[in-house]
Amino acid sequence: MSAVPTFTFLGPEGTFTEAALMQVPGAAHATRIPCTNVNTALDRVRAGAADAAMVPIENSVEGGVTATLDAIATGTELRIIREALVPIVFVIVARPGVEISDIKRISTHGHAWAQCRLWVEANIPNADYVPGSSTAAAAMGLLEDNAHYDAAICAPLVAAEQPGLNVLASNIGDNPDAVTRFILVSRPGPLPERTGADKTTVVVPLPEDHPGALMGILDQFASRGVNLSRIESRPTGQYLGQYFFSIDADGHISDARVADALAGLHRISPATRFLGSYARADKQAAVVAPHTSDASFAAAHAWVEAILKG
Ligand SMILES: O=C(O)C(=O)Cc1ccccc1
Repeated sequence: MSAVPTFTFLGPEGTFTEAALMQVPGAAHATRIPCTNVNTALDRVRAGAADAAMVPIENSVEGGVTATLDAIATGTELRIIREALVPIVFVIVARPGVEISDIKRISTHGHAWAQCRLWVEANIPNADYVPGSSTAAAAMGLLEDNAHYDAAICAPLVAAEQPGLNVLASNIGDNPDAVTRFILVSRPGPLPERTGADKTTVVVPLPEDHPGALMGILDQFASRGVNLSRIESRPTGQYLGQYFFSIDADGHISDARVADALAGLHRISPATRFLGSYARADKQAAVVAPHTSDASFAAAHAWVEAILKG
């Protein structure tokens, strides 16, 4: 990465993604380029116009962010080099003078809308949803002369910094403990070092006409004592019934058990894509059974070598 790195992120300023980016050491002094969607943020990295992109990947209420899962699974290869967790708190804002009872149309990011369902149903049951490219974009759109919605759901910080916006209700998320996970994505390069509390992300296309392929994929992890923290299936978009799995596994590819599991995946599904090994944001070390430790793998390989040498 250059002396003053350039980061793209799902913007504009005030998104939860920007809050995630600000957790990266040096981000405050870096060049930060807001993008209106995840694909643009990633494509700028692919094109060499930015060093890395911060994008949302998963939240504790709604699950995977499909735009991100799909964008990193295809196209020129990228690597996840870091993750960040952001607690998510929502407010609903409107122009001064607008009351909750006046609201007919609400804009926000799709994941924010999905996380405020109960509050909206209880308080503005007939409101229509206007999709927004991000929570902050929806809030800022209210300040435009021809805004075609009456309220936006966004982060408290956006509202606090905009005198033209009134907070009508706070903490409107259905789950007070909601957390979103973001990833920092760069072009392939040296891997982040193993910390002992790491995560590895892979994309595994499900081989066709191969009965038990999913079982075979899962067995690569299970038989080597590698715990999974996320597994999602996504359609490849090519034809009905063709899927890939996006998987997060505990551990680093330099852990023997993880390397061995990935090699097994490659045998079952040669188009398996390695998306990175990086430190876990929660610093929780993996639990490693004695028979899946590096030492145990080394001893087993040495035993086979000795037999082959005769
Ligand atoms: O729109 C934003 O602010 C984002 O960063 C995307 C998002 C939306 C809702 C929850 C978490 C992230």
